[in-house]
Amino acid sequence: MTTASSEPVGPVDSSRVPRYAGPATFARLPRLDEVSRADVAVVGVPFDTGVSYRPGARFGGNAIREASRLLRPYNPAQDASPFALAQVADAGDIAANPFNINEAVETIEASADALLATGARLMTLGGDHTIALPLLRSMAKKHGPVALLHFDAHLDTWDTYFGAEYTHGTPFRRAVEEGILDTSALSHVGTRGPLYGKQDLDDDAKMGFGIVTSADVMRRGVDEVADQLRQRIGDRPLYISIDIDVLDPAHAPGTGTPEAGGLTSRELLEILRGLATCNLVSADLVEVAPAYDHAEITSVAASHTAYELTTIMSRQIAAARG
Ligand SMILES: N=C(N)NCCCC(=O)O
Ligand SMILES: [Zn+2]
Ligand SMILES: [Zn+2]
Repeated sequence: MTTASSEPVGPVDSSRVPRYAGPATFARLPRLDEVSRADVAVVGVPFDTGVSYRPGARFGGNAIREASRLLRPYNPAQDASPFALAQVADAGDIAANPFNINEAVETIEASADALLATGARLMTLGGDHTIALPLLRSMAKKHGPVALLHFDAHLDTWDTYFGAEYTHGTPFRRAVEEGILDTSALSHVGTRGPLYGKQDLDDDAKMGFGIVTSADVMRRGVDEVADQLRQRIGDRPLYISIDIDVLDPAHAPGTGTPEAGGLTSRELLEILRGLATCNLVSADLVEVAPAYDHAEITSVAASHTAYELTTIMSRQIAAARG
């Protein structure tokens, strides 16, 4: 147990207990119930009832935890030891109803509310992209409408699928309709692939989104892209939602709706590092579907992505503490 004034409890020491031993928490960090509170709560949402194609993202969170055993305590890219700067803990999984999407969405929102009420920022491991809507609802209750940076091959601003409003292709249209996003700072990054029609892009632009396509990242480079995004976001409270299919299927085969021509994991990690000064209030990482993965390619990329995001949050928590 620790108290608010004591040093953060870090990962299990891999020089004493082999990193492949014992149950997997994210980065071998303590469970939330082993510490008094967390500054950053890593929480799983094993829910994939909202998918339009291959299922299996319900197993994503645990696959990322398993792949995160090899993360080490010091992050040289950000010159920070994220788990020493702040208490990061694994809050386990939100138990969302797999047979009732509306109820699952309510459960996810209420569980996020409860974690945010403790003062924690969230690093959520999905689950399919449906879960971003209840998470954003919860963010807006705490922070007001938030800026959104959405890394994804897809727009996820479609209207309905088979008449269903809550799906993994529709969370951000619902969020704009509900007024929970700051429409002056909405960006998709990594967009590519076939759409249903040109209207998809017109609708998306009307909602206020800017688009940095996957090809833009290749042509402009990661530094220029990160600069542009930082300028758009300013000091607004920022939520980052990362669909692992933003990566090329070569870098993330384990996902439900893969699209050719995506970012490399190096590009994604570098763009995130370029956003380290933004006011990142919480983040999610979704659509890891381990049944289609090979040699943990996807879950390793996802674990490193979550590591950069938790590093950004820990640095800001430490800086705010002074
Ligand atoms: N959010 C993800 N991964 N995919 C959305 C794809 C929606 C569609 O099948 O049109
Ligand atoms: Zn996607
Ligand atoms: Zn998505």
